[in-house]
Amino acid sequence: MITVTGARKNYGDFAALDDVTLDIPAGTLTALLGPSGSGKSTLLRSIAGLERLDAGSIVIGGRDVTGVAPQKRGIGFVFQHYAAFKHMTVRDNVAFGLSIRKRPKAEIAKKVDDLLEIVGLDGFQHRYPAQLSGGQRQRMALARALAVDPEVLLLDEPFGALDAKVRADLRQWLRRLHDEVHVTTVLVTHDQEEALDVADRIAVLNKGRIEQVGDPVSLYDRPANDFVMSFLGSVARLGGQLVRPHDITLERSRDRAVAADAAVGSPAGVVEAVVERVVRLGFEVRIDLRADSGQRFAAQVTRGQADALGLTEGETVYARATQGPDAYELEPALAI
Ligand SMILES: Nc1ncnc2c1ncn2[C@@H]1O[C@H](COP(=O)(O)OP(=O)(O)OP(=O)(O)O)[C@@H](O)[C@H]1O
Repeated sequence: MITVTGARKNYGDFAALDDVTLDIPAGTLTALLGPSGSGKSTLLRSIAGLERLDAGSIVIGGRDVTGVAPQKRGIGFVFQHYAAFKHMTVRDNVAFGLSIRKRPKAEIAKKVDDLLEIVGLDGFQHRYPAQLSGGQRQRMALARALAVDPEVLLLDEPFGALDAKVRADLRQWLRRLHDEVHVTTVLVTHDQEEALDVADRIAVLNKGRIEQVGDPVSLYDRPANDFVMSFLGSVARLGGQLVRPHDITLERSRDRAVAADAAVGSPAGVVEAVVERVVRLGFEVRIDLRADSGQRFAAQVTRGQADALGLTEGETVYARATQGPDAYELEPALAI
């Protein structure tokens, strides 16, 4: 368990962390998610001891480490750009932390072999970092961070510099690795899909503060406010309410739409709109619409639904939100 309490970090007048309190349960993979500049890296680096807090405390596994040096906190750290020792082989890079701790040679050899197998780099032990792909280098970095049996693994956008396909593969791989190793892991990412895909828990940061903490499903289905809702997926504004594009139902008949809406009791009501574009995205179809108020929004339907509706550009449709008014539990003040 990592407990951050009342953490503050200022750079001049600017509060990079503004009274952050967060529990990270032992054994979880927790993502710190937020836009650029929201304080994710500052929070991670503070947990690592690479930044000194102006106020607040950090407890790891019951031990207050607020004033403890990074190398004595029992953490492993992986950065976006891994600083490998270029003149050392993969094996020596992974063994580094154990060698400086003067572990017996046989123990090091066994541990390094095991780790290279776990990260899928067995057979690569005699290569040099320059002879690895970006994804392989990050996996080597993870093996190196895990070598010293850290209590906590801290990952700062570890796949950020890689292309989308490799990122997605490594994400799956990290999830499997975590299921095997169970080390408490904190992952910084600005990519909501990555967080939803890989994490057990997500803490959403905005302007140095935590907006909401929870598991991916509850954050997506019950965001605490419109920042979280907008950050965790696409949203549309329908009759003054924020809704997910796939929660919008379209009808050709106004009467049918009004009757169905009355049954749900939604205050968003029925919005008359003109179809501007129908975009086929494989299985899903996005329908770009313009409401009679002039507001533009998109609805997302399946191909089957789109075919049944048979909409073409310029047609008038009637849109309503299928989720009831409380579906997203928005703060009343935010449901403008
Ligand atoms: N050493 C520093 N000196 C001054 N300001 C800093 C320093 N480090 C970070 N900041 C500022 O603190 C804020 C938070 O930075 P941080 O790196 O934690 O954000 P982040 O959420 O990780 O963003 P990104 O995804 O862009 O890395 C930013 O506005 C940044 O400019």
